[in-house]
Amino acid sequence: MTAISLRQLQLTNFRSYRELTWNCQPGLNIIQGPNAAGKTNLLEAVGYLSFARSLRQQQDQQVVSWGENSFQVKGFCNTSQENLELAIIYQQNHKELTINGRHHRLVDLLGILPVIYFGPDDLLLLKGAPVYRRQFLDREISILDRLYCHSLQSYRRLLLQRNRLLREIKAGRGKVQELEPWNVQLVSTGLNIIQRRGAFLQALEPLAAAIYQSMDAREQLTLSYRPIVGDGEEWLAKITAGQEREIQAGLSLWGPHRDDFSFFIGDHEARFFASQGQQRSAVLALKIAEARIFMQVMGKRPILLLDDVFSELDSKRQQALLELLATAGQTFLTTTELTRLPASLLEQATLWKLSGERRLVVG
Ligand SMILES: Nc1ncnc2c1ncn2[C@@H]1O[C@H](COP(=O)(O)OP(=O)(O)OP(=O)(O)O)[C@@H](O)[C@H]1O
Repeated sequence: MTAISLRQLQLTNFRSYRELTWNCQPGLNIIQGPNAAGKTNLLEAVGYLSFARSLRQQQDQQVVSWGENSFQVKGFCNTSQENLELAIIYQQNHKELTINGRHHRLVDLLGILPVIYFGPDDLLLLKGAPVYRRQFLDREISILDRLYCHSLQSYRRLLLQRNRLLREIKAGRGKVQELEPWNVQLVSTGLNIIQRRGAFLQALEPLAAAIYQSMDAREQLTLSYRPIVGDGEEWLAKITAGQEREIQAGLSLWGPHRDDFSFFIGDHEARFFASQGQQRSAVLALKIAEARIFMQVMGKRPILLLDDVFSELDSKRQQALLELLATAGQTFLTTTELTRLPASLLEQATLWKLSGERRLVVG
């Protein structure tokens, strides 16, 4: 299995960092600093080198240091075979990727530096609006499968164009018959997305269930995918029967852009019935399972970003995470206090202190 690690991170006008050059270590990097020192900002910067976007679901413009109008994140990475220089440059509402100094499309970044982020908002994956779960599926499957990412881009384009046409028809500037070719294309591209999401969740479920069981042996975790349309026939039937509703709404009402999946613990949907602890365990199990899938499918150890998560976990959940860390690749872990971490972690880590001046020094 290959491991890729980030050896140097360079930031310019990224959040609280006007300029930073940080030579991080291949194994476990623990970053300790007080609240608001810039710990999460640092993990977010590593996330940009993986997804070319914010881990915190924020706009690029919000990431630019206040008073500036551009940012740059550069990472020097190595695997056993090669050295890579990845750079994301954002200026004038435009984002560019360079790999070893050459321009690439942003999608070319996917899968190069796979990252899994564990953060304080992870519970939103279970409790939040469906959009969080769709974003999770889309991001993770895109990393594993470039074709999925292309289907997703085509689907979004089709959706925009079809919605525009629906509004034109409503305004009397378009004809109902013009919908026909869009319907056919939307359904065929959308079915591909539904099928891929189903397969991903099916692969994830047994892994997540086994990890959950190690934390809460009493009950079984299952994931239930509920595509809003089962197959092409059903989808086309809904479009035909609901044509007037779609025209009035000016929106496409059926398709994977409205999908969702749920977590079940035993027979009950976790969002409504599980305890806070069970919900945390379920999300943690899902994320650890995701790391395992990356390793199985890509043969690559993902980089783990752990944003102040240990202090929230009881010993069984800490244990599950420690087991992952033992087999994972490079890890970046933030904490306000080292005393909040299991002692076994500290022994193998490089400790970094983040001071109020946003300088990182070996601690
Ligand atoms: N676009 C920006 N430009 C400049 N500074 C920013 C920007 N966005 C956020 N900040 C600053 O970054 C600071 C540190 O944020 P960060 O979330 O990294 O802290 P943290 O060390 O993770 O804190 P905590 O331990 O409380 O989670 C914030 O207090 C905010 O002042």
